[in-house]
Amino acid sequence: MAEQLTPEPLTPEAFAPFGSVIEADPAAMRLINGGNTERYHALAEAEAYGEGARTILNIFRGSPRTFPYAVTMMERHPLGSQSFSPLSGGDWLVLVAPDEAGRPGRPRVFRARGDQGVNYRANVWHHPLMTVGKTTDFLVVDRAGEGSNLEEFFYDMPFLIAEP
Ligand SMILES: NC(=O)N[C@@H](O)C(=O)O
Ligand code: NI
Repeated sequence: MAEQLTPEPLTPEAFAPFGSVIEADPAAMRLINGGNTERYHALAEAEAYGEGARTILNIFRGSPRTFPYAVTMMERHPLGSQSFSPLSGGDWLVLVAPDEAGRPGRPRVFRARGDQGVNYRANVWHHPLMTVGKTTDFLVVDRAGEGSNLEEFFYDMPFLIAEP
């Protein structure tokens, strides 16, 4: 019987071991443009390592996952961070796992709101994009350059997310 995973709310504190939450945090706000604009400053930092490394901006158009969903694998990017910020609203799921001697441990599932993004620090185990309910566009900031920036791990036994 696959072990069940239960989504928990995404908060900066809970997500801290894995990276940053990208949201309009009042503590990060400063007024700019003569008071016309609220700047939520330095919510996360992009990392790009290795030969020819550069930070790029992409759009990922994620189709909704179906549930119950079996989590069979996790991945990580050793040479750079990767951020996801929804462009068209809607809740979505963020799956991460601690590193345990070079393999991912038990995944944690966070339910993110449509006004929340995340930045996975380099080499943090996560599941590929998990969109919920409708096809959603995400702004993705990650690393391009030489070398392999994708490591995948497949669990012996899947974990199950009954519903998002
Ligand atoms: N492969 C790719 O660019 N996407 C994954 O890294 C992901 O985290 O969705
Ligand atoms: Ni990724």
